[in-house]
Amino acid sequence: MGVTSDLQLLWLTKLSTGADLTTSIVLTFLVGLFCLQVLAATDKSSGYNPIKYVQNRIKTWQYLFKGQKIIQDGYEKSGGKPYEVLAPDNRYVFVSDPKYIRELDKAPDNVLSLQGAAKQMLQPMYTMQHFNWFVIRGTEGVGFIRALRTLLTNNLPEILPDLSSIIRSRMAELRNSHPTIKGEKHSPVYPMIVKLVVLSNAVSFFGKDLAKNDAFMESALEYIEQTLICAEIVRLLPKFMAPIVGNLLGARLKAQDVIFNTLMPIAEQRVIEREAKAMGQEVPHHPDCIQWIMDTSPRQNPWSAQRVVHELMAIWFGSVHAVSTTITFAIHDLCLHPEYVEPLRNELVQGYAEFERTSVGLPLLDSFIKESARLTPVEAQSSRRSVLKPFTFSDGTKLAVGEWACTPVRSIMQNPEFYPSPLEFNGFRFADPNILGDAGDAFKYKQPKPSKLTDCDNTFHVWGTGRMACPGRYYATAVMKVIMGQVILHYDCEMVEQAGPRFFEWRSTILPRSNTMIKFKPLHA
Ligand code: HEM
Repeated sequence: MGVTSDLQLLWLTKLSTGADLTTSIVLTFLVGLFCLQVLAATDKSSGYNPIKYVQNRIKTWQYLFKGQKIIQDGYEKSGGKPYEVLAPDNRYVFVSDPKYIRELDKAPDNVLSLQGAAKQMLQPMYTMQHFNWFVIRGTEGVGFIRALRTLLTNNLPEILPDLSSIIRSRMAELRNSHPTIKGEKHSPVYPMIVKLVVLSNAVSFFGKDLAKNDAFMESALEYIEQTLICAEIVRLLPKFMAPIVGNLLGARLKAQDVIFNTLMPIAEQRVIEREAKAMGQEVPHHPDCIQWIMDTSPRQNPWSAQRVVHELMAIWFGSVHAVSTTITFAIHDLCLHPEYVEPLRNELVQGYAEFERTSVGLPLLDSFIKESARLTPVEAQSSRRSVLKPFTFSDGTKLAVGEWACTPVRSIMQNPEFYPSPLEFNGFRFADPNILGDAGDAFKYKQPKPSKLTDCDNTFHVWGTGRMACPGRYYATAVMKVIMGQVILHYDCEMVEQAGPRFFEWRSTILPRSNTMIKFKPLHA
């Protein structure tokens, strides 16, 4: 379910590349979906006014294109009270005051549901081999939290040294494959980073052997895009059409078949080993996610191979998308603020080996990535909970079944009350000023107290909220440091068009443009 949270539209990435034909197709398609929604309106009761209805629908469809602004405007007007935002497919109630955030976090799992929101965003019935997950948290255990939060995190020191060299050489290969213009390589940074994150996750979750399986790796990459396209189409369809079109589309998404069919025999073998172990036999040790998910499934009712693979597919989705977008924006920021390169490189030269051994450290890089995520968060909406039973906040704001409660993460993180000079990029604002020593004079660090990228509190919701905060954040942070570390240690970076548009908006999401080019100039020829 992962980063579910962040449901973005890679299909519209195509738009961001400015492909005219794709633009027309997508727009025609959206107009078609809009008309379908209008035609499917069944409320023809006495007060039904078709003109008013169309006007209201147009208003809600604006959310698709101006979601960020609509959320921000609502935040500014709300005075800290819950406020509503209408999207074509749902009503969202945003809460920003810690009091209401606590109410959201404390609501019983059968009333407000993260899994329910994730299900609506990802439509796993069509995108994940008919995975029809339970919306009530814990119905099948929450072992995956320990698998990711503890076991994957604890294994980081085992994999980081290998990961660093794998990323270093793959990045050099990718860069070499990019076009040379006036003697310099121009690299499309976002697609390149997605490839590196897919590789990192494949190595970390499934081991080096599977990462060498070309068909699997290709599908693991395509799967993200295909899931988003399919899920978004299904979300925008009138409800009665969703199963028909969803099943038709799902049948055409070949990436999910390849992933499922590759992981299934491995999971089946692990089930055999689990049974052998239960009978006291010696079985091989597998330090990977397949095993951890299996080992942390409920003891009374251990998961089948298929259930394990379904869970892995959901985690896979969550683990690639937000990590690659966050790194891409951090690299953009490195190009836009080159004064940070020297102190970051110095820190890496001195501290990278220790980071590989321990998976923690590099506080300046930590702060730099956090600042980038604060100013360009992939999502403006966080901590989503779908309403399973009618819910009322203490101020009287009501939510009906199916609607969502959530937080305006971007608005909170750019509020001057919590972040001095909130719109200014201040890469070391979260670092302990003592670390910078004399060099600190060149940078303004302004947060009242230092904090880490993995910290979650009421002013930093990138990882969500309270008891359901992202369990993959320690792993995600380590991978971001590996990729950023390899970039800074081995290249100078320059954006080809510093002033060009860098991202594309859809709903509450921003996506880096695929055609933003960066010159990665090797430091050591
Ligand atoms: C920059 C990267 C990431 C971001 C921004 C992110 C963000 C989030 C957010 C906002 C949530 C929802 C929390 C809530 O609603 O309170 C979440 C949940 C989750 N994330 Fe992440 N995530 C990231 C990376 C990862 C990775 C790499 C993994 C897996 C290794 C992962 C696995 C999960 C899982 C399994 C959940 C569901 C937790 C639950 O049900 O309790 N995430 N994440």
